[in-house]
Amino acid sequence: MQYILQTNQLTKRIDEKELVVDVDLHIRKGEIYGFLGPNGAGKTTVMKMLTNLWKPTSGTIELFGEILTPKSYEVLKRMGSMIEFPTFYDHMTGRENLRLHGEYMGYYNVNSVEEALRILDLTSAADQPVKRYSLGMKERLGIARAIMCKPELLILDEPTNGLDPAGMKQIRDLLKTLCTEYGITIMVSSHILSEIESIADTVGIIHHGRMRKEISMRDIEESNLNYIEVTVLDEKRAVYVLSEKLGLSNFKLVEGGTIRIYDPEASTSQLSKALSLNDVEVLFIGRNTETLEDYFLKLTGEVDRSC
Ligand SMILES: Nc1ncnc2c1ncn2[C@@H]1O[C@H](COP(=O)(O)OP(=O)(O)OP(=O)(O)O)[C@@H](O)[C@H]1O
Repeated sequence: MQYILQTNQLTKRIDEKELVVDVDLHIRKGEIYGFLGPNGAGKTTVMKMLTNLWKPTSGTIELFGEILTPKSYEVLKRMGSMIEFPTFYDHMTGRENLRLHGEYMGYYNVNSVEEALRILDLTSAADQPVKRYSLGMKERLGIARAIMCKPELLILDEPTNGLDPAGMKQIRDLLKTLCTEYGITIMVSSHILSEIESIADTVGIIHHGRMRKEISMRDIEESNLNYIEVTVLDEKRAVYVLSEKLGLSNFKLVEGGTIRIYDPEASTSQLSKALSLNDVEVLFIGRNTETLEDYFLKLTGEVDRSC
């Protein structure tokens, strides 16, 4: 089994409205999968279907090698989730909330509650009523609740939403620990690029309900996103030299006489020499790499760097 979770043309319509259309996503065991998209893109809708809270209009979900149906109780036990902001009994303590949840779900034992509290760094606050918890503590309590069943896969919908930078970092560090030390595969959604960029192994970018791109961070770092940027006085002539004299096609005009060349074989010395020999004055030439931000922008036309 290559993927522990994958979807095939997953679609959700409510009345006439298309919330999510033909989404194919693929999550490998042991990775952190960042599910990235602007507000309203369809992240929560997909996650609700993955966790059986919503029934897809069409398409399939394969979880641990089995097609998910409303009766897939056994495979669903192997997954923990936190969809949207977690709610609790505010007058009860953190520990009591976890205990109650465990009892209700049928997997309560003292150790699982204490371990979840410890991992999420909530032991010292465990006897306080949840109404005294900060937003970040509530998010962490929500994750503690989701890992009590010792899941192999954890699905988290915007767990850093509304947190300050320190709270966000705490959650990011925690997700890395859950993945590397506890071997939990994690799917985490966010509309904030930097949240995903720093922890994910793979990103899926969704926009207007459609998956725009699924790509590993390694591929983003290593492959076709490296380019040579050249700024010239005579852009038209430069394009002529690149295409007609050098036979290049994989380049694009950016703005103000700047051209990006994506050919892995091209070198800055070869390009500047060829341009100069053909009377194109080069003002700047250098190598650069597109970041996930460039990528995200290109695919969605918007970017949120709010932290
Ligand atoms: N119950 C519903 N009925 C009709 N439309 C809905 C319903 N729930 C969500 N939507 C719409 O579906 C689209 C996708 O919403 P969704 O909550 O999945 O996006 P999201 O990417 O999670 O965004 P956000 O980060 O803002 O929660 C939005 O246009 C939203 O208004």
